[in-house]
Amino acid sequence: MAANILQAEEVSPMSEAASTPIRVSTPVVRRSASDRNEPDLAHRVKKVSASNVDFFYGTHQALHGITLDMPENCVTALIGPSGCGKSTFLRCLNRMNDMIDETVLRGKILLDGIDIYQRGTDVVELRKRVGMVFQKSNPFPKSIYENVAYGPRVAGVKKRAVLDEIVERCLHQSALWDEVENRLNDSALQLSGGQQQRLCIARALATNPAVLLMDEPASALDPKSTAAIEDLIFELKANYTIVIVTHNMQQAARVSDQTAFFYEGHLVEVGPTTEMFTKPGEKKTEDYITGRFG
Ligand SMILES: Nc1ncnc2c1ncn2[C@@H]1O[C@H](COP(=O)(O)OP(=O)(O)OP(=O)(O)O)[C@@H](O)[C@H]1O
Repeated sequence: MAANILQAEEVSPMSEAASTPIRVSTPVVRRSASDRNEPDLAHRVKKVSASNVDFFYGTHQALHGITLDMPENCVTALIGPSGCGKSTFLRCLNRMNDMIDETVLRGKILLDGIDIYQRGTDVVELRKRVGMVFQKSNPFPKSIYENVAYGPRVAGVKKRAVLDEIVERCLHQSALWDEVENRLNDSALQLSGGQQQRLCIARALATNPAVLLMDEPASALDPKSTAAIEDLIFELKANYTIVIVTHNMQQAARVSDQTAFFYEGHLVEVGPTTEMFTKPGEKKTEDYITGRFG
């Protein structure tokens, strides 16, 4: 059966198939973009490159030999069932997992060709270049203005005119300016959930990142706010490289250029999104995107 999530209704997990152990086949299926009308991802600059990444929480190995290039100015979607390692992998990309005790990463992750795990890496600087937006919006209990100005202030920007410019630019970029320009001093906590999430995106943009990591950024939002976030992701990729974790197959199909399917800590398949959702190379990918298991 040909998988076609682009037209499919929202998929639902099928518990019968989920109970069947599924073996992960190797090697990872890698697809050539030359025979289809997709951006030629293979020839884009590799903004972020993971090679042979293993990751351990104590003795538990959560990632097994992940090798994945994330092309510049593209959206890479990470999909797969709960617990397959999507968020773990995402957090490896800006060393957020360093904050968890007894974790070990093996392998390499390059940002602009430089190993972010090499000795001497300034992790604070890294996280400015690789910003993160979480599933649940987490604005600071401060004004809308101060939420966006926070990063630049910590980085030493003091001049009000410079901060004003950054705040306005980032709120424009996150498509929130028109809704908040007259209430910049109101508490961020007075915003709706969708507005708070766009504010968190503005806050991430304020440190001038090159890469934006998004961990299910719309999963707590209503359809209208979700659509606003998806439109925003489309706009932002002109200037940023985006990696997004999503459980929503239609969202992955709508917003991403490249999709990577994870299963039990392995990367099963990666390819241009249209191809992955219409002609996946692996049965397991097809089973997942058509909802045979969740
Ligand atoms: N802080 C942690 N300490 C120990 N184990 C963890 C931790 N975070 C995640 N894990 C384990 O690592 C594995 C991968 O988890 P991860 O959260 O990356 O999966 P996921 O694909 O993002 O799942 P979900 O879609 O449910 O968010 C799981 O077995 C999980 O239990």
